Amino acid sequence: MDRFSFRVCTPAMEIERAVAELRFGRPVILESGKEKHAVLALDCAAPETYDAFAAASEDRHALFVTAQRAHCLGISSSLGIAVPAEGMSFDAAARLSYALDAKAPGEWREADPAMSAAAELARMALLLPAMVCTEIKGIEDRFEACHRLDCAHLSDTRHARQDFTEVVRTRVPLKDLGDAQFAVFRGGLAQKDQIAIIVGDPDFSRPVSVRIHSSCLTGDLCGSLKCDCGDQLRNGLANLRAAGGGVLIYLDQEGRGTGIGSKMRAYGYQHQGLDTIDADAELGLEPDHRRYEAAIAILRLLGISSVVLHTNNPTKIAAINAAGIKVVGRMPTHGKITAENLNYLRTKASKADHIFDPEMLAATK
Ligand SMILES: Nc1nc2c(ncn2[C@@H]2O[C@H](COP(=O)(O)OP(=O)(O)OP(=O)(O)O)[C@@H](O)[C@H]2O)c(=O)[nH]1
Ligand SMILES: [Zn+2]
Repeated sequence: MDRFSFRVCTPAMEIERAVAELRFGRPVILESGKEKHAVLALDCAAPETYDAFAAASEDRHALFVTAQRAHCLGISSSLGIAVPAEGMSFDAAARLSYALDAKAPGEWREADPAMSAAAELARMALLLPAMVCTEIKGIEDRFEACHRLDCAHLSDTRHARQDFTEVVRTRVPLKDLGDAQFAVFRGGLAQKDQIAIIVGDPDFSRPVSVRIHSSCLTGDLCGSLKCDCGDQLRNGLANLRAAGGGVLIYLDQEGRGTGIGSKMRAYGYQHQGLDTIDADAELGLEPDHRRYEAAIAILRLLGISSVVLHTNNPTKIAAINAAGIKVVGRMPTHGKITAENLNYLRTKASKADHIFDPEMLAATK
């Protein structure tokens, strides 16, 4: 093989390039066999780009919204719906995609798989999954400069998602906890860095106390009272120390994997009375977009094969067990209940099956 050939571009690279294009507000061409669709993420598109896209499609473009958003509009669908967007302004498209007071469209059809693939790409880009789409047969030259992505790559991400390497491990002294080791792992689809904080000196050949924590900028960093994440992070580390040592994996998956922009939009709807899950649905999002391949890869790279998981979330337990890492026990991890986070906790218990101890359940009735 030519040592200096950089001709190979993996599916993960192709996906990440497409993700970057969407975030720059540019269309991407999704190819599936002979079918080719240009797709544009409304969340990042400037009104002028939307208008240019509509003109390039000769006003035959459609607006895709997910099944969750369609449900909020009173429409039941399995893959989401495509709404003919002839004559639809940018503002009208945005209203139909995200606004609380939007009315159901007069005309719509069940979406093609290519459109839900486009929404999947938007979610990877941490954008709201409302997409402007058009078939480009006969008008391909108008989208010549756009990045092309084979849809098959999107269903071929399993290997890339769990491909991580440890890049560095170093000592960090923590307030009230003493020294911890911060190990940085790089990889996954987006080649992002994920962190494992090793507290104390746990024996990895025995069941290890592990907390898998999802990033929450508002709670972890700023002490937001709207959730219990900050408390869970600090109590979680203290609990690991009390358990004789353990590992906290800090996953970069803000807003249950939806990103800080979507999370703040959802907060806006929560201020109008919606709970966390209904607010996300109005934005076209599922209740939880998190994935645990990174955590599983990190546990394996650390040589951990059985854990006591510090969590109240049954989905995390199921994900770790399904990957062949034994969950031999569970340790609850709570924060302080406040007037501001009470509804958030109630929703976790009633809609996401989070396990709370009886005392806490009584407090959240
Ligand atoms: N979409 C969305 N995400 C939120 C909201 N509030 C907090 N989050 C995110 O939720 C994640 C924490 O998830 P939780 O469901 O609170 O708890 P968990 O991690 O599943 O469960 P535990 O292991 O028991 O803590 C973090 O990524 C937060 O950024 C919200 O209102 N909307
Ligand atoms: Zn939080």
